[in-house]
Amino acid sequence: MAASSDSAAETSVNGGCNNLSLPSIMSSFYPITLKFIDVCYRVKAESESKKPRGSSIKKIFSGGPTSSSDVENPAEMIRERTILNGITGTVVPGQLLAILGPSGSGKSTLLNALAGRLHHGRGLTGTIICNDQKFTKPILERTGFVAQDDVLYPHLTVRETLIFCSLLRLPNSLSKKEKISITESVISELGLAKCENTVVGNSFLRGISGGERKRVSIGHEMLINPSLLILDEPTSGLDSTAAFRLVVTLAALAKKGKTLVMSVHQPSSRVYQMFDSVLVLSEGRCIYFGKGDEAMSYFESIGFSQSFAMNPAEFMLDLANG
Ligand SMILES: Nc1ncnc2c1ncn2[C@@H]1O[C@H](COP(=O)(O)OP(=O)(O)OP(=O)(O)O)[C@@H](O)[C@H]1O
Repeated sequence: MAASSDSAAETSVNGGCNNLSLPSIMSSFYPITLKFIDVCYRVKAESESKKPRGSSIKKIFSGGPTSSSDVENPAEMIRERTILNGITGTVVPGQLLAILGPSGSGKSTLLNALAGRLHHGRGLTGTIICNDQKFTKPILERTGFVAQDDVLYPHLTVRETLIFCSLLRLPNSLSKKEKISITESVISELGLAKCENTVVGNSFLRGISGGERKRVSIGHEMLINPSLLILDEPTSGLDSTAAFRLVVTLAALAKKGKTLVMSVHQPSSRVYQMFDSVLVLSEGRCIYFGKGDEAMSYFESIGFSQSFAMNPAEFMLDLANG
């Protein structure tokens, strides 16, 4: 699918900076619909009861076999572990999909699969398509992935960090001035203007807040003007107000025509109501996929009703935990 231009989207991507005339990479509009059908991910795991022989210290602690005769069939030593089991869903431009689930339920694995970071033939099965086709180079170039653990240089300011990234990541066809103007629009769009000259910092060097740090990580990806933005737990480690503000920013990005998928561990109820759709994972299986505001009535219809009014996310996490 060829990139098409859309004047409404062009205006919005400017983030209100109408005085900036941005180069085409920031103004082109390339909507992406992501569909995933029956996605499974299996990894090979060594059987605890059939570990191979050897004199390793592990064997002493695990009480494993002591001689070669203990393992009769080496093939039996390998068993499969299913991390994701038959996950199906879709997310369209303008929507924010939240993947909810307890720790270890498979959220990060699913996000990696959806971002094209896991490959068929290496444990991944099922179909993942963007605009009805498999991941193509233009789609991958339009896909941003914000990992849970960000690596930022502590001594650079926010502005320096993003300019440095834009100089490295944006195509050589853009001039330095154009790259800086893109960086400035991203700083403005993500509400980083007030801290743009503050150093990022780390545990030894006082710098920007946790919420601002997450925004800088998102800014790294926003520089490429992604149509599909996938974020692994962007609110982790933030207080409820900072988490809410960040999700408001993400929802605003979605409303501008981007397709957003994020994982979240335990959202507050006001964060939850920002999600257009939710997918709840429990031990690698999907127990709900649909509109966020219809989840409670669905669970009620199958006999799981709450005894008192509570945060829907909390209720579903209790169910997902069994
Ligand atoms: N390549 C792998 N090999 C073995 N086990 C794996 C692999 N990838 C993931 N797992 C396991 O799959 C399960 C799901 O992991 P995943 O990181 O997707 O969970 P999560 O829901 O994102 O957890 P958290 O909220 O704690 O980050 C975990 O038990 C993890 O140890």
